[in-house]
Amino acid sequence: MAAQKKLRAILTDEGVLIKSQSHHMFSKHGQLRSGDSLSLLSCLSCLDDGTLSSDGGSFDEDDSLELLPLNTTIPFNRILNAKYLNADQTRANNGKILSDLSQIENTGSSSENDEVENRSLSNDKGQQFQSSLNELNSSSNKDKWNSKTSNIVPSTDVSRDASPMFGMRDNQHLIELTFAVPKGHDIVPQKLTLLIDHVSKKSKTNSGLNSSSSGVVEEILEKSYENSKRNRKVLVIINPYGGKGKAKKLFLTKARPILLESGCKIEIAYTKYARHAIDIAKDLDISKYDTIACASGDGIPYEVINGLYRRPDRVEAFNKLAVTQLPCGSGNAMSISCHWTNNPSYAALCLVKSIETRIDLMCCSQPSYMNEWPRLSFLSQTYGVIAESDINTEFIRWMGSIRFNLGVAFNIFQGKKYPCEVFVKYAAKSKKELKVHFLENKDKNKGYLAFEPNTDPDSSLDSLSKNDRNNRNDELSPTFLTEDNFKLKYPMTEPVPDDWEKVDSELTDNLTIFYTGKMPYIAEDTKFFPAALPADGTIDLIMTDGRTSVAKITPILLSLDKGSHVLEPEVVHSKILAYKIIPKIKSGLFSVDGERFPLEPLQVEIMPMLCKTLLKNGRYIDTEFESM
Ligand SMILES: Nc1ncnc2c1ncn2[C@@H]1O[C@H](COP(=O)(O)OP(=O)(O)OP(=O)(O)O)[C@@H](O)[C@H]1O
Repeated sequence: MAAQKKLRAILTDEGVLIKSQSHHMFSKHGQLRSGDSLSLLSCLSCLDDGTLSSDGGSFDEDDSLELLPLNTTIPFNRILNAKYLNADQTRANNGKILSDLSQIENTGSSSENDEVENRSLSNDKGQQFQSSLNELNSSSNKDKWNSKTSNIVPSTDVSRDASPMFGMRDNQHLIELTFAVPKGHDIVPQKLTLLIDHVSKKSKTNSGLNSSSSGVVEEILEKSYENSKRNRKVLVIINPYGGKGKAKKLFLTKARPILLESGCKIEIAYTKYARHAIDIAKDLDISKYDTIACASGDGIPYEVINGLYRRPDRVEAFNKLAVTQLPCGSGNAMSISCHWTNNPSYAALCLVKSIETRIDLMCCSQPSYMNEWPRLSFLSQTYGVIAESDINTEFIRWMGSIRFNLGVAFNIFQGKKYPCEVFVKYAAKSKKELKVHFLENKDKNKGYLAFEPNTDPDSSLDSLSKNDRNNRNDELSPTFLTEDNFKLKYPMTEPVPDDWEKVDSELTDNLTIFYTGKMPYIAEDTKFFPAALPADGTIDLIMTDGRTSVAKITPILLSLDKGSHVLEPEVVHSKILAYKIIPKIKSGLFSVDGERFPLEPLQVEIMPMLCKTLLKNGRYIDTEFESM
């Protein structure tokens, strides 16, 4: 690796703070010299997290390499890995550190459909790093940087200091830090060698008592993975046909480098036929993984969840595995809602940093399959204009997500109606009640699963109070689910219960859109369920009336990206626990999580906190519903 870039650094509450660097880091022209290294680091300051902008529009990934003065911090949330270098390894003062390091070593074999990934990226990463540096050196920003840093006092030559033999002090540690930096629209891993001045703190055990002192590497990793699980064992399921045939390349080039550098152990399975992911999930060895990452659209997570559901040991499977998405398909609602991004590299960073959270699922029954297996749905069910548009625009698949909106608009302006009967068990019927429910539940994510070994009692969380978190962990033990959680409260074989309300037939005879969902985004620019919450025990219901004039429906359609359509008086918006819909049309379909379902009565109920997934900050993307 060309990176003889040994910077002096210290740990702060926010990250690793670069204090100074050796004078001549690179001898060759065009390579890093004093000061230039910081122009690379400076890009961290503008490292946006790939989160969708609040209006649900384009990503805000500013990759400009604006220069910063010294004292640049590499934030913990960008740090992927840290390890001791050279003689410092011998200074690691407990066996745990060494065992952590040895876990990062890769072992395993590969086969056509089951590839164990090599996590050593040293050579090509080194080249990547160098090319990044060369880019930086040629940027116009260089002069700006040099003028700002002309007063740097060169530090001692740290390569000489790197070993105790050469006078490295006891409180100094030579480490290699790997962190994510922006490159184009993506993020990529980069490495730096740092000489860290650090006095080891006393580490805290799970019981909260101080025990042996922890090393600097362990401290960095603890803070970098606070509340998240390190070294995940991930089964990546790739739909090679997903994302207009680009899913495999997207995963391999954008997501995999981040996962590997973060110490994840990866196996890859490719889907070979439609619905193959159901079989993969049904038959996989759950002891080998903690995460199933679907490098696909929303179709594969749907299949994985349903494959797990059909296992005889489904309780153990849902207790153990988190199901997540790396957005490589044409519809990536799960990643947009959970990782707050539609970009596979940012989603990979989110995967390794996010908080395991239990989310509600919905269980769907229809006569043609209810005696076999009901179907679990994580995203939505729809009937009417949107179902027809979502499915019947498959033929223009090459257009990506835009096909969805075109289809909706086309059908709505045709004035199509989809008569039906609807029965609902309400949780919050009126918009006022819904708002109250939302405000009461938005910060109470009951499914939040913090990792005790990585929690620091002194740290604060932006989403939940420490008390909430601790109580939650007591409730949500690793054996949280039992077979009872899978039992239906309202089997379709029984009559509609008395406490369900029949929706006014004035509306349902003229219905245009019937849409129920659990995640805020249903497509990249469609914030259809802005009040959806991960584990509030309710489903969001939205309905529209076909008698609404074009003049009124147009602004509703145009506000789908902002989510403010739910405020329009013509749009019904409720929180519900269960429903039954009986279509009255002769031909058509339901769409469940984007999959075609038969035109038959459909009964759905909430299945609270059935599925573990990974949520950025333990919550869905902010929809700004609160301030609407
Ligand atoms: N090898 C395969 N051959 C045919 N179909 C497949 C294969 N692998 C997966 N599928 C099917 O492709 C469908 C879509 O998968 P996915 O959601 O990953 O892709 P997508 O690009 O988002 O597509 P969509 O446009 O349907 O959202 C799923 O129903 C899945 O069963």
